[in-house]
Amino acid sequence: MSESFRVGTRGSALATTQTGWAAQKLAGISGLDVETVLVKTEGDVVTGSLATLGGTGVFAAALRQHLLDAGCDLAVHSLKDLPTAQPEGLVLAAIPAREDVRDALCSRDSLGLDQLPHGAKIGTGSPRRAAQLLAYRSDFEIVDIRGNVPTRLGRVKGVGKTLDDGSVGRSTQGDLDAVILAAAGMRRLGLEDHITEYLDPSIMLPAPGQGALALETRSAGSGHQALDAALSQFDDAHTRMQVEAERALLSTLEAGCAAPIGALAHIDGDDLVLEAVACNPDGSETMRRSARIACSTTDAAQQLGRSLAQSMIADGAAVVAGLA
Ligand SMILES: NCc1[nH]cc(CCC(=O)O)c1CC(=O)O
Repeated sequence: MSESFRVGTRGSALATTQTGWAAQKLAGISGLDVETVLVKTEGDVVTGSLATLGGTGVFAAALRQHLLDAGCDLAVHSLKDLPTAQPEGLVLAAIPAREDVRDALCSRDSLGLDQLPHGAKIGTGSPRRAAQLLAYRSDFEIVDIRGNVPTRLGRVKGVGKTLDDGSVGRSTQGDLDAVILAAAGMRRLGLEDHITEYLDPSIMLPAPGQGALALETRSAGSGHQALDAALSQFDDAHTRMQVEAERALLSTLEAGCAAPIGALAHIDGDDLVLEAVACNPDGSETMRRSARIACSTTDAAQQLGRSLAQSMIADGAAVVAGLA
C-alpha cells in the first residue's frame, strides 16, 4: 500500500465537503493517499482544556487538539471560524485561493433585498449580518437562527429542505422570508441554486476570512514531506495577503468572531485595498473606512489591517461596535 496522510474533519456537510475537496487536491499534488478521520465536535473528543487553544472557536478546538495529539496530520478549517490568535504548535500551512467572498440572500419567491416586504423576517445568527441588514433597511425584523446550512435554508418557504437522503429539496413551509448565508458555503455544498441575490460588499461586508479555507498542520510539519510540499504549492499568495489584512484588523479591534465587524481586502493593480465596517448591533450607527498600500509582503498586509483598525478606534469604532 502506498503512503497516506490523515486529514481530520468535523462531521457537518460543509466540513466534510470542503475537507474532501482540499484533501483530494493535496492527494493529487503529492501523490499520497488520503485517510479521513472524523472528529466529533466539542466535548465528545476533547480531553485537554479548550482554554489552552485560545478564545472562541470551540468547533476548531476539537480538531486542533486532535492534530496536536497526532490523531491526524492535517486539519481543514473555514478561516473565518478561526480565532485570530494562532495556537502554539500549529501553523496555517496553506490558504488556498478563495471562493466567492460575498454573503448571499436566500429568500422566498426569489425576492431580492429591495423587493422584500416591509418588516420582512430575516434569519441570521450573525451580529455582523444583522447590523448591516438593519443599516440598509431598518424595517427588517432579524430572527436569531442557529444550525448548519441546510437547517437554516429550511426555515424559508420554497427554499431549502433537507430530504431523507440528505439532499436539499424545496420546503413547503417556513417561518422566515429569507436567510443570509455565505455564498462560499452554498457553492461548496452545490446549493447555489437557492441563492436569490449575492449581496454587494457595498451593502454587506463579509466576515474577515470568509470564503477562505485554512489548512493546518503541526508547526514541525505534517510528517509527510510530499504533503508539506503540496501544501506550499496549494497556498495562494494573493488570498493570504487579503486575509492577513482582514484578520489583523479584526484582532486589533479586539473583536471576537461574533462581533459586528466586516472586512474585505482585494487587490487593485499593484495595491492591496482593505475595506472595513464596524456597526453597532442594531445597525443605527456604522463606521465604514478603507485604506490601501502597495502590495508587498504579508507583514505589510498585517500592518495595513492594524493601522486601519487603529484609525477606526481613534474615531470611536470600539464604541460603535459595542466593544468598549
Ligand atoms: N460560521 C459557519 C460557517 N463557517 C464558514 C461558513 C461558510 C464558508 C466560508 O465562509 O468559508 C459558514 C456558514 C455561513 O456563514 O453561511
